[in-house]
Amino acid sequence: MRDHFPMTALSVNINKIAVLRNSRGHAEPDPVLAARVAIEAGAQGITVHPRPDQRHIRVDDVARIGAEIAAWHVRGRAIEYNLEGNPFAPPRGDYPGFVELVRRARPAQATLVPDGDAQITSDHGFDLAADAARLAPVVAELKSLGCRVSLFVDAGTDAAALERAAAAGADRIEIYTEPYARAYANGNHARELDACVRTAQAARACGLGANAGHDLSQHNLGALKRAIPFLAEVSIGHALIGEALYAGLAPTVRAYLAILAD
Ligand SMILES: CC(=O)[C@@H](O)[C@H](O)COP(=O)(O)O
Ligand SMILES: NCC(=O)COP(=O)(O)O
Repeated sequence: MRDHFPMTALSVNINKIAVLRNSRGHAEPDPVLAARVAIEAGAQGITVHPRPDQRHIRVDDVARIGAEIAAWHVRGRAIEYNLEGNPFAPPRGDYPGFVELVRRARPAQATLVPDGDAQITSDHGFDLAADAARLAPVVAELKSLGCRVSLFVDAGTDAAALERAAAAGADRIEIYTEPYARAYANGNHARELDACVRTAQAARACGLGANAGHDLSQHNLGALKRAIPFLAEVSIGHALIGEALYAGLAPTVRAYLAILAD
């Protein structure tokens, strides 16, 4: 008989709504309204990745989205706020640093990503052999703020490295799924999917929860979910928002939820 796991949570990343808004210098489309529509459609979480250059999600967005999510808590919906960022990136302008943003917003989860502003997007996970020691105090501070802490790692990250993540105090890892998504699009994803599965299984063996994200879509999500039925959360933005331009945000969110419920 197949093991039964809690349904994998869908956390909608709304960075790209802010990209569109910022392109005209107005207030529309508003990421807060996008978050509301996604939640109304059934999304269990909202993810944002405020970067020091504030190319999309801005410091004030973080607070406004947090207030929107808090309002859902009052109405009985335990929506999770997932804040992503590089805790080692220095403050810049009114960007106060990732830990300070977390201190202000008090999200359910902080996902630490080793990004730099020279990157067009996140493109790698932590080198836990090199980074675990300096991550430990940051993880402790974030947990003292009431956050679950997840570390962004490459698929294929092995048990020894994941033990370091657990020793650093992390609660979960998030598997970087771009290589899997790219291989899926090329019609030959077995090796990359296996790397995701092995890392998720090794994380579970270390007592870490397993999230996944980056370039997941309606095309490639089902195979990942079937291969890793115990995934705690997938955070999906770029493809989902792009698909929503054609099909609408609420129907698109519902389509992802149907894949995860299958
Ligand atoms: C960490 C990750 O893989 C994504 O959440 C990333 O935040 C996407 O960032 P952009 O939306 O800036 O491409
Ligand atoms: N952590 C992944 C995320 O939040 C969204 O990534 P993407 O779907 O925009 O590539």
